[in-house]
Amino acid sequence: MRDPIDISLSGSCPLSSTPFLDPRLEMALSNMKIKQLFPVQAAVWHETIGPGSFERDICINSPTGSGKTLAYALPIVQMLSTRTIKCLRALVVLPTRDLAVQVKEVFAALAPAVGLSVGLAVGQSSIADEISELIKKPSLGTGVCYDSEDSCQEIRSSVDILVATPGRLMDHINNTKGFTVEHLCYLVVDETDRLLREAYQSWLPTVLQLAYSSNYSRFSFEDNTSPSTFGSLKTIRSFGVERGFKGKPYPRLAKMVLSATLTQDPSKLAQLDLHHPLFLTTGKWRYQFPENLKSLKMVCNSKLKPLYLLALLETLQGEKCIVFTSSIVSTHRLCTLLNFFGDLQIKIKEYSRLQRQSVRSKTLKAFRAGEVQVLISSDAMTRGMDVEGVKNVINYDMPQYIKTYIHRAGRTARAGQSGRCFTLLRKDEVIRFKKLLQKAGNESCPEYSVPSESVESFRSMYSTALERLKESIKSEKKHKKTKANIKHRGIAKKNEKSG
Ligand SMILES: Nc1ncnc2c1ncn2[C@@H]1O[C@H](COP(=O)(O)OP(=O)(O)OP(=O)(O)O)[C@@H](O)[C@H]1O
Repeated sequence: MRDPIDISLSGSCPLSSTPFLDPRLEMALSNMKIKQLFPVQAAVWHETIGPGSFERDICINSPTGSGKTLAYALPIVQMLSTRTIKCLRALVVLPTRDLAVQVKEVFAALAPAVGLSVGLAVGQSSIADEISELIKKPSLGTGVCYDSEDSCQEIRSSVDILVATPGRLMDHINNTKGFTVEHLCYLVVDETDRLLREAYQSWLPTVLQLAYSSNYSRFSFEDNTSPSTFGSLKTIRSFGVERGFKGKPYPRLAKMVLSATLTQDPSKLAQLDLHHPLFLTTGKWRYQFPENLKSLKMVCNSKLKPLYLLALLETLQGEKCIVFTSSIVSTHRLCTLLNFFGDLQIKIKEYSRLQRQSVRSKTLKAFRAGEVQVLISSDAMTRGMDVEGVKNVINYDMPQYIKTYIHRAGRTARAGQSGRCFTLLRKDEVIRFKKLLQKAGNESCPEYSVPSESVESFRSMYSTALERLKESIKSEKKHKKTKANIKHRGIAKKNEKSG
């Protein structure tokens, strides 16, 4: 970790010059319109498939939108492409459902090209549907019945790679018959710093313990399955040739951990039990902005903030835009308020944890399709979400931490594209904001101003919109209270009956 590799020195690598790249995967990448590997992808390829041959676990700190997903998906799919027996060998864990769905799509675009399959465990479908997608019961001859209690009959994984959120992963580990992580060869913890902050039923120690506790033997990595020798399928791990492990069997579960703001705190990273971690990072700053991101500030009167926002949205002329607020309550209120202005020519929707997942997914789909131009969001959106064509990010409320700024701003200026991040500030926030950006080496944040006539033009509707917002909040509170009362009465009745 003390001797990091600078990713920016790697440069991009055309697919045709990528060493050892399986031609089937080259074709799949071309179908994804990918012509070259981005620097982080080339650097990870070099350390996994190339001369580095994945002898050390890999920690990646690389800016938002730099292509970290493909950086791990491509080598994992290539490394698993020689496997002949299906079982769960790669696990990718992400903090949110939407993010997991997005990552699964990347794997799904590559894996079938080499005969591998990918599963998703996020609670998107019912647990029964998810189980039938992940687990294959033995195919039996005519007249033979499957006995669910007979452990001799092999229940196998239907997937080679699983993308999961911690909660659903733990549900399967604890309750799904036949689901096992004991054959895992690769573990990816994406958005590591976020996942390490939240323990989620101790998913990490559980996965590590289960993966380490399988029967190890001294066989090579290449031929790592042998059902005939071991009856039920056992994974045989590589024995280590690494520093400190020469000649000794070493149960190596190869790990990749990554984030745009990866923690370097040894006590936090220790939870991952990394093996001689190799640190890949970009440039000299711990926090790095995407190359083509422009940061701008707008100083405004806090009472008129919604009007400044409307004027700014007007100047952006319907370009896709994400507006971040400080909480789910402000997200809801701001979105409701803006929609009371009417006649805006743009569609504005809310996207926050306050909503049900199905509503969120629908909104996201409409935003991706361009049917919604502006998303008002809480920080649920900040991490990892990749929506094509987002040209602008607006911090309606100033973020408190540089990490938050990085993840919010990083929804634009992705994959080398340009983008702008506007931050609306009160006068008393200007100095604090300057200091915040300096933490990522940013010394210049020019002021952006909107035409004052534009701000004024919304003023006449402002008081009516505020009145309507008040009414709306009141009726929502009333509705919530009624719902709670009904629920309470229902429970009381039930207790009465059972009593
Ligand atoms: N080699 C490539 N060529 C062209 N586009 C690419 C390439 N690699 C990735 N992309 C595109 O770049 C975008 C960003 O990729 P990705 O989501 O993996 O970034 P990230 O580094 O994980 O960002 P974040 O830190 O925000 O999660 C995606 O739209 C992806 O399709």
